[in-house]
Amino acid sequence: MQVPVGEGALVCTGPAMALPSAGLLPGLLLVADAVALVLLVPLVPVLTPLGVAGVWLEAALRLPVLTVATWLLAPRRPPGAIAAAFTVAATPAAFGTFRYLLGLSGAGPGLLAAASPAWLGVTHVAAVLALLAWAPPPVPGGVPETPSNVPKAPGTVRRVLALTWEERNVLGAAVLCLVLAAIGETLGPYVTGKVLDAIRSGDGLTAGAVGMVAAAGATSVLFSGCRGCFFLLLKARLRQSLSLRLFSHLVHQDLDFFQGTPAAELLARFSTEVPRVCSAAPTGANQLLRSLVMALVVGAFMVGLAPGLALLALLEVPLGITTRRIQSAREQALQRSMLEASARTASGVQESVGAIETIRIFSAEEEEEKQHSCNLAKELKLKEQMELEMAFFTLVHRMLHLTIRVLVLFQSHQQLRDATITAGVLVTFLLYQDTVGSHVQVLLYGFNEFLTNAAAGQKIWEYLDRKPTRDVGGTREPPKLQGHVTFQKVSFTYPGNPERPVLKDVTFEVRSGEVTALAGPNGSGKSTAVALLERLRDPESGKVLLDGIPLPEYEHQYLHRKVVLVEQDPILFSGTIRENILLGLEHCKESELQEATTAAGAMDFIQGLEQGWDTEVGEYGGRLAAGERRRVALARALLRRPAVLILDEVLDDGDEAAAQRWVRSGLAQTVLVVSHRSRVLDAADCLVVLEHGAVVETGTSAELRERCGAYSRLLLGGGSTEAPRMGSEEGTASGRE
Ligand SMILES: Nc1ncnc2c1ncn2[C@@H]1O[C@H](COP(=O)(O)OP(=O)(O)OP(=O)(O)O)[C@@H](O)[C@H]1O
Repeated sequence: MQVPVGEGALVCTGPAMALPSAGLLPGLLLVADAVALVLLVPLVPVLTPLGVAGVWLEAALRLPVLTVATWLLAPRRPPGAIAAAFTVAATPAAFGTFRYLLGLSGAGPGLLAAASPAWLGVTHVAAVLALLAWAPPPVPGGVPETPSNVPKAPGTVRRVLALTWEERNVLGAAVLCLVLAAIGETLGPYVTGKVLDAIRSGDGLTAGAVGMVAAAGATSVLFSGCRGCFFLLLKARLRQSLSLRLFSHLVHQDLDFFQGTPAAELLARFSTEVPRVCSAAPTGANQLLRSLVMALVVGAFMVGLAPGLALLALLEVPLGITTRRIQSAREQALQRSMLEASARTASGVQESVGAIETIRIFSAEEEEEKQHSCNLAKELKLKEQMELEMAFFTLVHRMLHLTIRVLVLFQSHQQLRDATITAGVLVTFLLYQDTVGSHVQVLLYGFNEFLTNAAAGQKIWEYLDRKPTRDVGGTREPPKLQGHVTFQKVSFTYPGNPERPVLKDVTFEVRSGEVTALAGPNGSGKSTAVALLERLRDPESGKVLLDGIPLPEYEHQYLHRKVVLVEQDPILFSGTIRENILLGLEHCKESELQEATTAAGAMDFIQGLEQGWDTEVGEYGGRLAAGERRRVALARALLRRPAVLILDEVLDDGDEAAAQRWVRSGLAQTVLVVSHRSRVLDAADCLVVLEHGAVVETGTSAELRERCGAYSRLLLGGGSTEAPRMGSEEGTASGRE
């Protein structure tokens, strides 16, 4: 069940079911821990002399008891139960170790089993706080949830890494260059120092020494450049591969997917999200690897110089990771909201531009402006929130750094007084602390950026996980087809409106060598029947047969070559008229092209154009009139000599004899005409009349007129409870003839 939260956001109530068990967990762990500690009391004399090892041994002994306790919550055990048990067990041991390494005395227990019961409470509160900080907090305003019919995409990071791994050759080359450049960079100061030492010892500036400095510099410069090149190449290749994969996957989706997903939203996935996802791993690897190596090496030096101080200074790392993790979770959620909001804005703009004529006609400019400004305001609000949170977390990080620095200075002051370190060691240590600090910052920022970029791909993976429901595995490709179509008890309901069946037990035939017309009032299901015959959709029950064979058994491309649909407002591709008619049949004979074009009635207007066959039709054929576009589309269809030609509101008055001519001349074997024009309907060999998604009459025009039933009512434009038919006057006139 889903309940709406805010605008457009849906939150599943499912996870709420986990809340009682999540709430029980802390109490259960507390009781289990108390029991474990009572059991451990006899071991206190054995564990105490072991010091830190004893503390960890105690933790190891408590852990199984805590873990077993979490099983009591099965089958509704919360996902983080084991992590919680581990955190509770390890907290006092980690604290004890830290205290020991810093040489602090007095505060806190050694063994928890030997301490006062209050320490048990402190331990559990600390563990709960740590777990709460680690859990990703919710985003105010809500991230739009993925609709329930779209599969969720788990493991965005794993999938980004898997995608990157496919380009492992380029990645390997980039990483190799990165390592070589880092070696060159590290060796530079080292060999410079050696040269200085050589000069000071009186050996002078030898060619070998200069050569070493130059070689280190050249290695660094050369491989830094190559590293950049390879990472850029990696990004470009990933982008190409992911775009192609996404596109190939999308074009095979069901029509309902496209009807439910605005084009601009899909465009945003390609233009914004694909580049972000593809830059995640290359940029991450480029930044992170170098900083990781440097942080580890310098960190090791710090530990070698002053272990106690190093431990205190390096405390910044886990604390930084924790705050960064919280920041990252919020940033990712906000980022997703931001991407959704941008896609919505883009979709709104596209819709407005596409429907500009309608907007003008209804003078709806102001409403559109308001809607756009509302979308922009939502985006701006999210952006402001992102910036505010960024500023807040930057402040937290700086405060953390400052606090640790003050603690280190305080502690070093003690150690200086105790003479455990010298002033020189302290200076070196502080310099190292700055270096390691900057690399840790790069690591944290870089990792955060990597996660955010990887998370931007969530929708992409969701689309890639989406499987089309249509079966396109047919293999039949008979050399010849009669073009005999049978609808056998076909029922169909649109998934978007499951309450309302559009076709109900529809049975009729379209015989080979004939022109059959599908008639009926608006909304009676004619175009839906055509969509089933064209296999744009599949029936819910019943079968559509072509020459006695169910459509899914035909090979997908073969079927679409043999069953060709021309719609009332066909879409042409950018290019010339010739290219549009040929479309994939570039090697056909000129005579065939001329014949199809003449038969479609397109020859006259093409010859009248200044550029003739080479006239550019513009985007979607927008430079041609609607009637001209139809004729070009008709010529394109006839050139293919289809077994079944479907004409959905294509024939004008005066064209009614054309379909018969095409059948007789063999340009099409069977023609199915959908029309509201009485002259076109009357010219058909056979008529099938639909009403409310059911076949109510079949026969010739003369038979149906004589029957004075649904067909006659249709021609008169009355008698139907459905929407009135357009052009009824014309039908009436014709009926009177
Ligand atoms: N994608 C869709 N999702 C949900 N319902 C749809 C969809 N397309 C069409 N319908 C509904 O199916 C019914 C039949 O539509 P269809 O387009 O097949 O009728 P038609 O007879 O071709 O109408 P017209 O003569 O106006 O073209 C209509 O009530 C329509 O609202």
